[in-house]
Amino acid sequence: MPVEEFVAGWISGALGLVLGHPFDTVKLLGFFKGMSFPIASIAVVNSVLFGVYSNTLLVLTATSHQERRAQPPSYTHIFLAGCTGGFLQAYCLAPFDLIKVRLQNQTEPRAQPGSPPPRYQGPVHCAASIFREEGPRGLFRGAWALTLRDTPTMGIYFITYEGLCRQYTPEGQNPNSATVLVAGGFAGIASWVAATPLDVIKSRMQMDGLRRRAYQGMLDCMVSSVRQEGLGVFFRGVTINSARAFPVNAVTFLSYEYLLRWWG
Ligand SMILES: CN(C)C(=N)NCCC[C@H](N)C(=O)O
Repeated sequence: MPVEEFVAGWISGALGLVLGHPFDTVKLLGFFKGMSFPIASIAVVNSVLFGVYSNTLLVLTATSHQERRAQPPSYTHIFLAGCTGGFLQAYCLAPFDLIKVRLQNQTEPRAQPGSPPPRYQGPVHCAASIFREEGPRGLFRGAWALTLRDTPTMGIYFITYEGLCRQYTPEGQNPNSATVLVAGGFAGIASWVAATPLDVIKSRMQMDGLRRRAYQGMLDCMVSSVRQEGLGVFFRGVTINSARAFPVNAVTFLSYEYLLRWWG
């Protein structure tokens, strides 16, 4: 199994993350300022996504990454490979994402002198507390919603990227940097717009269980959210997700493509 795509996915995920960090910090208040936890999680998850995507295409089309410009895979194969990558990455992402959401939703902005310490003091403390209080399965709370969010939307992600690259690149050639940047940026936006409704539900499921259980399951969470807040609830955060998605994914694809070209 070729491993370059896993390594390139790791490095490109880390670079994309550096660009996305200001957006994440805005969303994450004071408890999630460091870079080490996001690098350890997002970069590993991106490595699984790109590695599985490319290796699934290898199985489906018997072409390596280098051969795919001359023999482009069909959009059906690209979509299936993207969904496979999305499905597997969702399971690796689930515990990291849960920790991120729990830290992000701690409302105490900064400890005042004399005020009680925050419930979670950092990523490791958060993981250990969830494990202790909610059991090992607690670390996978919301994993179903995450899988439903990521499986089809990663198909959309890679189809958008490939479609735009093919549109603006002469047949058989590699796309130039500007094309990769624009195609990567729009791939990020398209996938996040499609992912936002389930992203909202996933985050609510992940917060459920912290104090009392509010939802009986994913469907119940969707129905009560729409009843209480209207259909607009499914688009909460879509603007900031898209604003973050363009630069993050432009840089992710640019570094991924160029690393693989350098390695031959
Ligand atoms: C949930 N969706 C839609 C995605 N994860 N889309 C792909 C973008 C991945 C990139 N690391 C990012 O965080 O934007």
